[in-house]
Amino acid sequence: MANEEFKTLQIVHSDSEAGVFHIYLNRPAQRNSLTLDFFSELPRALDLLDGRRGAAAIVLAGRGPHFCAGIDLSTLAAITGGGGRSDPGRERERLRRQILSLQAAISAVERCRRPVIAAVHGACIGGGVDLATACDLRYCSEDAFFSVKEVDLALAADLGTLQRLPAIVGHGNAAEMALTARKVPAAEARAMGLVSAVFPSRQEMDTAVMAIAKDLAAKSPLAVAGTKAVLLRNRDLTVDQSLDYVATWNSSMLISDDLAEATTAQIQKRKPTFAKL
Ligand SMILES: CC/C=C\C=C\CC(=O)SCCNC(=O)CCNC(=O)[C@H](O)C(C)(C)COP(=O)(O)OP(=O)(O)OC[C@H]1O[C@@H](n2cnc3c(N)ncnc32)[C@H](O)[C@@H]1OP(=O)(O)O
Repeated sequence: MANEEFKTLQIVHSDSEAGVFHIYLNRPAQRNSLTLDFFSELPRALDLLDGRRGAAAIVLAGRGPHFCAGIDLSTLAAITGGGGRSDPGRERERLRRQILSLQAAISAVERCRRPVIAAVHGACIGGGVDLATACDLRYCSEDAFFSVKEVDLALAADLGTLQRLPAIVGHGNAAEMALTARKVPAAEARAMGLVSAVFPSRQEMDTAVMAIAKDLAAKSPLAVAGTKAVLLRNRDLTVDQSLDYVATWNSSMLISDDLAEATTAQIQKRKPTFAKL
């Protein structure tokens, strides 16, 4: 894996047989706070794995004591500090494009065909919550906490949390988290559905998440990609529109070897094997 090209990330091929990859946020001394390098590297890393035949599941985790401390504060100052344009109209247009580009980097997690699992330990703050909520599945260790911190920095969160969090935890919980910026501990995050499980230690989380990733990776890659795509599209559609969408999706994807293999394996009481995607 060409890790030399990344300053803020590390990609690890954690199980070559199963096709599980980890993407680690890799600025532990700065608590994995997010710089402009991160925002250009994340979409590249995801594109790399999306296009890699046999990559079947991705775990997003953090090196060091925390998952992510949110945006790097000097990056935030640079972004908002003015781009040297004297015309306020041009300056605001620059800032708008910059915010859209940061949003696109986080949304790359959703655009990736492969399922992306967030494994959160320690702090998950601000931009870290943007990132975790864009993932398909979220797990954490007992030491984790989540804070939608932006309001305390005089910002409305603008990289996806306010759009995605309500669908995950409900409007009331999302509003409470975003307006108070309080630290939500792991057990409470589990109770509101922000994470699917809490593990006693980081090591136990890593082991369990790896098992979940391998399990996903053993399923039909077409079915997994289809389920991810339909769930995401569904968020913005009515029930009727989404049923129409999944009918169209399946009318093209059902004509696959995977369906025959899955049903035959079921009948023969054996594990199915699917061609890589
Ligand atoms: C256009 C806008 C787009 C996006 C906007 C996003 C908004 C946000 O993300 S809001 C959230 C911003 N983040 C924060 O407010 C978190 C600040 N950090 C902390 O609260 C703590 O550092 C911690 C994450 C809880 C970790 O605590 P601890 O383990 O005790 O480490 P520290 O000693 O505090 O920090 C070590 C080292 O890391 C530096 N650092 C930590 N967070 C950031 C950060 N967000 N940006 C830049 N640097 C950070 C900290 O300064 C220390 O550096 P030293 O050089 O070692 O002193």
